[in-house]
Amino acid sequence: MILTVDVGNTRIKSAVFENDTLVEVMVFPHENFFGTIENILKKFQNITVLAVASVGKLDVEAFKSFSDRVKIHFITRENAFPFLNQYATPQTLGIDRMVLAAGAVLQFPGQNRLIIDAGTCVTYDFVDENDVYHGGAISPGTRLRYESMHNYTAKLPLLTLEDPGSLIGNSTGQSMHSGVINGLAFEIDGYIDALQSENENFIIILTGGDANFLAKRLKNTIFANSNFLLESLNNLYLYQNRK
Ligand SMILES: Nc1ncnc2c1ncn2[C@@H]1O[C@H](COP(=O)(O)OP(=O)(O)O)[C@@H](O)[C@H]1O
Ligand SMILES: CC(C)(COP(=O)(O)O)[C@@H](O)C(=O)NCCC(=O)O
Ligand SMILES: [K+]
Repeated sequence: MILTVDVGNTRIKSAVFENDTLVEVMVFPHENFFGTIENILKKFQNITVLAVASVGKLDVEAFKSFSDRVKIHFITRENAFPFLNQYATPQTLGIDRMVLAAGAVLQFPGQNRLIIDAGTCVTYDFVDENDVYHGGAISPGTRLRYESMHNYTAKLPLLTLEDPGSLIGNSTGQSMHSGVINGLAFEIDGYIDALQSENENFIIILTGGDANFLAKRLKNTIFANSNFLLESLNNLYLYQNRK
């Protein structure tokens, strides 16, 4: 069994895989990540590998204490990836975006792919049918939008994600919810439409903590898969360790 761990800027997501099959998903905060991983290893005694991707919040040292029990596979830029990287600054490309691009290539061969990850930030990544990675876009995620409006104004309250109800917010709260949620939904739909007018067909993968919430509010029909990064980590581990 493989334990995949995705260390995001907001939360840690992890999943246990038996070959291609996802057995269990666990989401937890950065605090006490150590004890949580230990508990997972206790619960699933057959885990032999820990495959880790981090946006930079934790480094490999943090995982070394588990190395007497399991093999640690830390994803780094120096690993083999199943795409040609044409980002102008490959050394600064997020590891999470590289894992998503790899997962899209491995799960959807021979197609143009757009991966949208609505997490702390919203990332857009485009990999073409020849498996060339081009880059995409980075914008603030829902929580960052709510927090920055509160932090940089005198009057706006700190709100958390809530259905805006309608386009026309009739109160401060409803106006903010409409701005954040409808604003991001329009951004995603607009990005997809603009890319579609420049490119041939491409498949769209929507993932991240806000994927399910946003999918229902998009004009484009997209199936959300909130486990796509974890599945990609599993597939990338298998790819990097193929015989
Ligand atoms: N229990 C939760 N704790 C924090 N964020 C959550 C939770 N449930 C859903 N979310 C949403 O998920 C987003 C963070 O997504 P996530 O994919 O976990 O981010 P990251 O990969 O950057 O850590 C936040 O913007 C928030 O709206
Ligand atoms: C853009 C990100 C902050 C997204 O992180 P996340 O929202 O998934 O936690 C991360 O991919 C990152 O730090 N990227 C480095 C810059 C780049 O990809 O060009
Ligand atoms: K993201």
